Amino acid sequence: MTVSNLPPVVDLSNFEERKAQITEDLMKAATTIGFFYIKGHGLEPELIDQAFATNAQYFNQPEEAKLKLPRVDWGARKLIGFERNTVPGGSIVHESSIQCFEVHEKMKSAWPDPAVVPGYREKTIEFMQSLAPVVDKILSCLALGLGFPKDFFLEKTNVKDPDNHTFLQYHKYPSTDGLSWKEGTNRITAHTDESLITLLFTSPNSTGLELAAGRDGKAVNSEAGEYKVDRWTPCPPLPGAITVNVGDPLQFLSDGKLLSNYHRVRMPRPGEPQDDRYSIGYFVWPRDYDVIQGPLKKYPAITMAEFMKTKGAMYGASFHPDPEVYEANQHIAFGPPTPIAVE
Ligand SMILES: O=C(O)CCC(=O)C(=O)O
Ligand SMILES: [Fe+2]
Repeated sequence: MTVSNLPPVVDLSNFEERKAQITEDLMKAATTIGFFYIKGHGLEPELIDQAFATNAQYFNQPEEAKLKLPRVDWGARKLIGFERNTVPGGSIVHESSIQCFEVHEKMKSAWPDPAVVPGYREKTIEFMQSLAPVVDKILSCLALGLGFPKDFFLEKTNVKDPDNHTFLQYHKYPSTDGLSWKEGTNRITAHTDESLITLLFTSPNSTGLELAAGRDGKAVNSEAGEYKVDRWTPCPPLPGAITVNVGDPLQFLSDGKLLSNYHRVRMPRPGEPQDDRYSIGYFVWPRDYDVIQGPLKKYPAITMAEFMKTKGAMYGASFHPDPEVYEANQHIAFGPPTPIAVE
């Protein structure tokens, strides 16, 4: 038997009839490595292609046009718009690191000029709306799997709620052709997500996304293979599938059962594609006022807004799965969340 270290694949097809099996599969993935691929999600491949085309169309505008809609404060999440070289929780690591454009469905202005990027708003909203039912399936199963009411997570993420904060982030990692960089450089440094879950799409053949399971210091053995805290496991795109990961609030709300693990995007190695890399992340976000504490009170009773302010302080410096990365990113503290006192 070939042991693969890829995250497990969970098939959502025939959802109603297979719900018990799907719940078991999702729970197994979310409680061991916190990453999984979703197939049988019902999204038309054309819709995903269209999202990538929209993404490329936007980023391929001249830099000046993109800078007209810079990242700005908007609501409590505080960020929408265009940013070059940095991502939230990430760091400037390389001139050719990453460009990002973030949108919220209910945003009234701040959309790219339709004369320059036709249909961007409509196509983006169509894409986001098509992801919501996939999220519903995943989050309702995880709630049931934990013994919570079906809507335990979903009531925090209802996209119709005016306080909903879920957003889409388009990424472009510009071509690295002809560039050189220090070994160990990342395009996104090791981080955990602040979303409940993230649905991620990466351009075919792209390399670089890697995860480090075992955030709490334990090696993990799953049916798919062994994941170790000190080892980065590649998480390449699986054609047709959505890559999903658990984020911090889901770990907190589940009292540590569902794991928000570290991941990073490293620079391509020699022989790997050096062309533009695109990815699209759908960040399913609790409302600002949601208290992200589980029934067993393993983590502090803080709201999502408080968590966003204190995330840095909650992380100790004990976790450094890759010493080189750790060295290169000293200003970001890694580590498992530890309780802090919040007034
Ligand atoms: O682009 C990717 O493959 C991963 C992006 C990511 O981890 C993030 O935006 O949080
Ligand atoms: Fe991430």
